[in-house]
Amino acid sequence: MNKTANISPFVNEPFVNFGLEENKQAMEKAISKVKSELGQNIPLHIGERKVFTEDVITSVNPGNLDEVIGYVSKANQALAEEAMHIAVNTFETWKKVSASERAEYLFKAAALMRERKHEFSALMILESGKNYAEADADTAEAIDFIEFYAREMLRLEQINETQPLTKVQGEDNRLTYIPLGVGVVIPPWNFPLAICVGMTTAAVVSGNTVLLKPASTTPVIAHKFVALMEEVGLPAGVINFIPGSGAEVGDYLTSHPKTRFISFTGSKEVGLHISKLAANTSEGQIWIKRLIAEMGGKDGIVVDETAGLDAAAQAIVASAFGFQGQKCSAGSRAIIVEAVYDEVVEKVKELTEKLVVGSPELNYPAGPVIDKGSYDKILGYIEIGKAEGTLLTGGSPAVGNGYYIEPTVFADVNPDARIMKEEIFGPVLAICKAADYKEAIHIYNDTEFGLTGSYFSSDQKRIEEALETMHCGNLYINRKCTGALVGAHPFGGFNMSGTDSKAGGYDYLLLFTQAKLTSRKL
Ligand SMILES: NC(=O)c1ccc[n+]([C@@H]2O[C@H](COP(=O)([O-])OP(=O)(O)OC[C@H]3O[C@@H](n4cnc5c(N)ncnc54)[C@H](O)[C@@H]3O)[C@@H](O)[C@H]2O)c1
Ligand SMILES: N[C@@H](CCC=O)C(=O)O
Repeated sequence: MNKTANISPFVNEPFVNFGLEENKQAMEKAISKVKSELGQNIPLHIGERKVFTEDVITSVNPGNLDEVIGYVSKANQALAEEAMHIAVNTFETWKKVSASERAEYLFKAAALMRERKHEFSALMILESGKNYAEADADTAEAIDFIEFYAREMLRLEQINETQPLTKVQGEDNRLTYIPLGVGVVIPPWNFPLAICVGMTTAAVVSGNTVLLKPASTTPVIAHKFVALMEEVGLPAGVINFIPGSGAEVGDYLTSHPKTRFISFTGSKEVGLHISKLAANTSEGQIWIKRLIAEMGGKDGIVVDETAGLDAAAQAIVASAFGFQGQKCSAGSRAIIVEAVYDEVVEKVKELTEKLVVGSPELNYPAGPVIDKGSYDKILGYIEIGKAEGTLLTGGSPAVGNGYYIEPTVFADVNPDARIMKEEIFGPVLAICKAADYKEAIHIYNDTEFGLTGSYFSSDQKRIEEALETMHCGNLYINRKCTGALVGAHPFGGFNMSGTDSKAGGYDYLLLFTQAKLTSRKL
């Protein structure tokens, strides 16, 4: 039977146009509603148990440090162990639930999230400092991931039934993708809904149970998603919500013998640390842990002299400063050929200076960075940049009761400079001059990362060359290097950017399964 017959084809959730007054007002209303509910105590979810702990994570609005978003209970190792026990037991029943039933929970969740999309976005505006469009894009991507992975599970189920194997007379041979077991899901804070939702739903719809350890700066929005899954009736114990310290709970779970897989998205440093822990075997462990690790980037845009220079400058600014440069895909480097260098640099400076810094709640284009640690680190890099390039604009903290920093552009930066090599993860752009397009591509490739890149040109031959030689997981031509769409631009990077898992792509669910061959003598 074709189980996908009644399901409409996947389409991306449209973005909301906040240029329309009614949409702007709808978001303002959602922000007011969410604000009236802030400051609650949020429990761990361990199976059916809601556990409130004395030790809590206090989530604070990075754009208004006087506003507490919520007090989130914090797991210790004993609670993490209890959650592991529940997840192991629940796996025994969840793995037997049919793929279509598992997908049905996701379809319900997507519908409910769509109904309440402004509420989800409003919470992100307050908890992570996104402006309206960035928060809306995050919610849209979360809905996309849920819809996409639900359909993908149904497709995988069909593949299970129809996998083409070489025919052998007298044998019935089948290859079936079955779930792995208990997974530890560790998302970052910068797409606090979309990435958390995507990683979790992919694991769960594939038949696994999970321990979700959200990022400590954005646990309230993660909990809103967990509560939604509970509301649609997902059985208790399938998603266990266990916020906690990376060093304590994170290390404990990634080293745990019952952990079958780890799905991590975050920095290179933490990713490599987890990779080491996951490679060790603990007493009683009977498998090699599977690790899916999506990590940082030092992404860049190359512009040659045949490019549309206005479009290139707009893309450079959008890629560098969208969500204050706090995207793994952020175009924190621009490499421009000499012939058009001055012109593009001037345009980039002008556009950057139009980005007014202010409260995300009031929808300013440039908001705060996530926390004090990031704020100090970024300002540190700005000081390094002052010695490594020409400060064109920005370069200082910005006014406001939060972690506000001016969008900052450095020109004439040497390819070997630290601000051309290291991920800053903030509103800092380094611009470098190249003699010609070949040298520009060479500079682009001279990095340990390999996540996103763009090439701006109108020369078809050079575009072909760039498509072949620019080494990254997501390469774009004549457009910005951020904003991958689920289904259209499967996302993941090369080298130190991670395991190239291609989230939102047609291979992704295979990472959460193992293939079992059965051969029956007829
Ligand atoms: N490649 C991608 O798809 C992608 C997407 C988004 C973000 N990122 C990267 O994520 C980084 C920003 O996110 P971040 O600051 O949350 O990253 P991070 O590495 O500091 O944290 C990521 C997650 O790991 C957890 N963690 C920290 N120490 C841990 C430990 N010892 N054991 C287990 N978990 C631990 C954190 O609590 C968080 O949930 C940037 O480097 C960015 O490029 C990559
Ligand atoms: N997928 C997002 C980036 C995710 C990481 O931060 C993009 O394409 O801009």
